[in-house]
Amino acid sequence: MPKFLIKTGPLRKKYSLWFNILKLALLFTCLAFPFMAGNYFLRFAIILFIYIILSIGYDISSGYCGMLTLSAAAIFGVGAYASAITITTLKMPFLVGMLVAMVATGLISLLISLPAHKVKGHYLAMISLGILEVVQRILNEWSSLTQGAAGFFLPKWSIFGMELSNYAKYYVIFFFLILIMLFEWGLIKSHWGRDFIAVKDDEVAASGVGINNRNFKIIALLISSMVIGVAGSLYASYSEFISPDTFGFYLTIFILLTVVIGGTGTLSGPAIGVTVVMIIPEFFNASPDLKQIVFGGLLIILTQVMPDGIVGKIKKHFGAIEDNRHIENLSDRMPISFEKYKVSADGPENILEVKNLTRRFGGLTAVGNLDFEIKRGTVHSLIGPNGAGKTTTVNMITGIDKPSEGSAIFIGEDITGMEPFVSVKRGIARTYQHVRLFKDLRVIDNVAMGGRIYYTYSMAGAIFHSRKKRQEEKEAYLEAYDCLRLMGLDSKSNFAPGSLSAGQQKLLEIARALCERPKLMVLDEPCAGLNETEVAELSEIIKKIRDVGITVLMIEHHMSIVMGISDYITVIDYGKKIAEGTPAEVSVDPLVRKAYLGEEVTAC
Ligand SMILES: Nc1ncnc2c1ncn2[C@@H]1O[C@H](COP(=O)(O)OP(=O)(O)OP(=O)(O)O)[C@@H](O)[C@H]1O
Repeated sequence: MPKFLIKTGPLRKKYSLWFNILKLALLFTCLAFPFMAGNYFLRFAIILFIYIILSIGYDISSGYCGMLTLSAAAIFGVGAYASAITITTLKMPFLVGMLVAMVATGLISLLISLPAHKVKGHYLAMISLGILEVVQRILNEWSSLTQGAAGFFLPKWSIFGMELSNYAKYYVIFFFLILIMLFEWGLIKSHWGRDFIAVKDDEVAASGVGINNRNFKIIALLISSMVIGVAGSLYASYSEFISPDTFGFYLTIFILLTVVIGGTGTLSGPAIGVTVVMIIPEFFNASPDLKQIVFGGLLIILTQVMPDGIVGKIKKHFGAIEDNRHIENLSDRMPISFEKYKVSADGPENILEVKNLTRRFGGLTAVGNLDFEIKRGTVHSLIGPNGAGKTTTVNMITGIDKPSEGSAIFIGEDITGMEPFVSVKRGIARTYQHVRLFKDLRVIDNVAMGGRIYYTYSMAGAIFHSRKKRQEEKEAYLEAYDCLRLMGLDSKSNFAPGSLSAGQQKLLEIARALCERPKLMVLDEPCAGLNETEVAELSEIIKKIRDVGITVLMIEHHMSIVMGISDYITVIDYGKKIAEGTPAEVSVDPLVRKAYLGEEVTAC
């Protein structure tokens, strides 16, 4: 079963209608809530809103961008204290306090992101845990600034000189919650959101479509921390008293649970997660021991039954309803041909020149002093036995690996050591020996990622849904849809890539590469895992790509396709070039026959 279901036209409208009614009902309930609830529940709702903001912030870096950190409570604390000190000690207004909180938490995020691009997974978690500990120490020990363990008292919360009633506090915090939700929605429903998910899913592929992973991790952590800073500032002003023990390990685990239970990397996950994690224990207030047991038990069951969280589970049934609007009712779209991706024939005869390329891994020379040229508009195959150094060679050309010596010149420019996210902008696209798709993005999103280098709208444009954003998003999705049509995959647009067959996944990678509008397309074993019919289809597609002027550099073991469609072949063995020429020339070369068939080379 596909992870995402196709919901087209009327069905989407029907679901959207119900979802909109639900959202409106929720909005009115929240607006009317203070008039229906007593003081206890009002306070409960206010804390719930603050924690939702906190959880949204945390989810941006951990859920969407995949950086598991355990310092959210510390960042929340820094936001709260920065705001409290600005308001109380410096006698500044609340909004200035919030601004200072955002700056302070932003700075902390930079501290975390310094190692974040080098370390991942549990190493990053450990580093962030260290930051949690350091912040705890500072809050406790720097008494002259934070009042230490005794806690910090704030004056009554006022905005523009007006002291806020409990009702007013509720509405102010609710206002900020809506603001943060709209901000998150705008960000996530843009290429920025998809970029974060791509970085989480596969950094190599993300770099291959033009994403600078390091910068995106820094940006994600910065945004995440600043949102948490807003929550911290609201918490301090609302509580009128803060102390270090609030911002400890327990709160970090609480936040982690809210996103896991709600659904990591989802828009409504944090809100649902916080609500569940806060409400369930309320039913057991009379019996604290039972409360802990039931709560713990429910957590175990929920994470087992719904590994993707509550929203993840719901999404499986409803699909990504609103994302279909650009590709609905496109069956009458004009027929498309590869001509759309035609590359100008202007420029030097050789699109790529590889000179003395060498890669050593310790004592092993995987590629040694390799020279070859690729003529513009040809299919050039790089073949050789297993372990000959083919992938290492294309990794050096596309920037995934850096050569020990030698250079690669692409259309007259030295691209040696150029990172993939830069070389893709020069016109080099590639596919991978083992497919690298973004598993948490739909098929069409994966292809649209190929065209991300052409987006020009800013982050502000994304958040405010500028006209430019809407226009570019629409064009990008139509473009992605066309690429899928060329691969015969348009009916799979709304599926999860993991639900496609091996052959379809290979084609999906090619569709993504085509969407980059490349001048050179590097295909690493495109036929691996394909049956004969699929190989024949793929060979037709590659010929069409070549016929519109896109140069193809192909690594392939499947000799029928190599001999059938290559214009030129370079053969390597043990990292050295042993032969080159047309398929006819190479197939009779004694060194090639020896490398492939073990035939002896007879001396002339
Ligand atoms: N990161 C690495 N560290 C150490 N050795 C490596 C590394 N990458 C590749 N090698 C070695 O370099 C040699 C060439 O590997 P490479 O993957 O380029 O070969 P290949 O021709 O693509 O093989 P195949 O057709 O099996 O994919 C192999 O001996 C491999 O073990």
